[in-house]
Amino acid sequence: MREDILRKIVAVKAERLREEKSRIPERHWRELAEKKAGGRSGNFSAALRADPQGSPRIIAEVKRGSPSKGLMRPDLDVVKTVSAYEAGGAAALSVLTERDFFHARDDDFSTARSSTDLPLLRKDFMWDPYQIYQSVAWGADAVLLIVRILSDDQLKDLIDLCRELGVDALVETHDEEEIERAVNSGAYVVGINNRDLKTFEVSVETTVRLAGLVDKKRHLVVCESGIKSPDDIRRVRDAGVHAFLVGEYLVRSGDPVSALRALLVSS
Ligand SMILES: O=P(O)(O)OC[C@@H](O)[C@@H](O)c1c[nH]c2ccccc12
Repeated sequence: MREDILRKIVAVKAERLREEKSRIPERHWRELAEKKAGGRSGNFSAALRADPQGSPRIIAEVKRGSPSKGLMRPDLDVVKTVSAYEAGGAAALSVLTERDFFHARDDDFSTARSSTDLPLLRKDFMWDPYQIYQSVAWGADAVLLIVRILSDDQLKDLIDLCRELGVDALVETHDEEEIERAVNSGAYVVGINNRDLKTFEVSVETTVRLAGLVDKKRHLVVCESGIKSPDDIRRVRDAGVHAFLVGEYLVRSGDPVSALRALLVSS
């Protein structure tokens, strides 16, 4: 049995969080978040709602590396990447903020925020309201909530908090049971991660298989991970998903503007 990387990431993150909390109290972020609350309300989900005849909606990810691939782009320039994604036609952006396994730098999110007005997803491992307040204070339009690392009560409380603060939650699932838990906890935007965070195996068939379980009139569905070609998009589009989250393929391509455009004309 391979080691459960997710558990390891959460343990390291918990230590980081303890340290952060001792430096900056939750009150600091809460007050900032409450001032901003609602300012960017619904931007992210609105950007994912395509007209049925339109091109696919793509959330382009700023990703320096990952636990499975290591540091992919030590030279990644956030300002240039964001502007390429914008020029290529991304509907929204995702910025990884996890440092120890995904190699994010402390200022990646703020750099991205000051370089674009596109909706921004903060992509991290989150379970504590502290992290949600902080994300809103940073100017996030959406936060990632990974069902696998949350109890039902945590999930529900975090989704409610997001709603109160006017920030979208992308609620990430990987199997049937997690989809049910996401929907029952009040998720509106449901992500289906093609990558099994336990084993790193990736297959877009995961989305094809699971998207049918979500009522697309009541929820938005995002296909996440492992998209490497226009064919992948075509294959999954037929399953009725609203948007695609793409990282590695774009950051590794020498020309993210063209790579993104190629995905957008794929349907
Ligand atoms: O680089 P990819 O295979 O295109 O995947 C992007 C994104 O889906 C992936 O980074 C991701 C999906 N869910 C996550 C949760 C935590 C960290 C990262 C992720």
